[in-house]
Amino acid sequence: MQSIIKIQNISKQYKGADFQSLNNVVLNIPQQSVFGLLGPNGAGKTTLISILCGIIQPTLGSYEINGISNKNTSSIKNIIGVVPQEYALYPTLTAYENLMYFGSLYNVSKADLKAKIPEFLIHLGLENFMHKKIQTFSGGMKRRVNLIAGILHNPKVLFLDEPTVGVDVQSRATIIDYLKLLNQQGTTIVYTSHLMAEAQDFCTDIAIIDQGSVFVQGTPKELIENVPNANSLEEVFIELTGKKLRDVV
Ligand SMILES: Nc1ncnc2c1ncn2[C@@H]1O[C@H](COP(=O)(O)OP(=O)(O)OP(=O)(O)O)[C@@H](O)[C@H]1O
Repeated sequence: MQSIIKIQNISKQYKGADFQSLNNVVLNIPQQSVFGLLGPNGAGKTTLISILCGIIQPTLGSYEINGISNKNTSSIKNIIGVVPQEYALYPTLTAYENLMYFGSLYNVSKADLKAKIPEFLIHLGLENFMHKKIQTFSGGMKRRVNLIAGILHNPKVLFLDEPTVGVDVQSRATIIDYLKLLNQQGTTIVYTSHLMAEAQDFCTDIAIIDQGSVFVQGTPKELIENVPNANSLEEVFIELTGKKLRDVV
């Protein structure tokens, strides 16, 4: 399968830090994959996604997305969608008003947005809440609106940083089912999660990273087969990253 994202020797050391958050990362992300970027707290997942989205710059290395070099950030931004870990929504605006605003940032026409927003809300079970203020929404409802905000411009590649964290089982299933549908329709999905069972079921490809380095990459099946006595991705993960806690202050 052709790679849609090619990451070449990316390293990142934040200003003032005495260590590298990413250390010579090389990864190829296949076209139309659901790619899981997994690792313990502080592994470097958000840092890598932030670099690929053009939010921060790598210290060393380069990447391309759909053949576009990272030197051309504005062209890359047109073909990617980003769903950040933190909600990026305005609490006093309604779901519809928020989505009209975010869609306009991506230069989607008003007419398009008026037609598309109700469809997205139906897919994500929010059609009855279109004109309600975000501040009245539950965590799961906010996560679903946050997801729609990242896909209004029909991106070729969608980056999601822990899209199902802190939501109930029903919201999680709705989000994952919708992401699977987007993937079937051609969108490449790159996502981070700490939920190994979810990643095992959802991802076609996985990279496990720790302390800024990629440990392994492969399909969930390959990763499980390559670790003796492992029966699940969770067991592979523990075998490769250990049981040590990653608390830092
Ligand atoms: N702005 C920053 N300045 C300095 N160090 C940072 C900054 N952001 C992240 N780091 C450090 O870089 C390392 C990687 O952090 P990152 O947030 O990318 O990890 P992560 O895998 O996304 O973790 P989590 O699962 O907790 O979200 C950590 O040691 C973190 O403390």
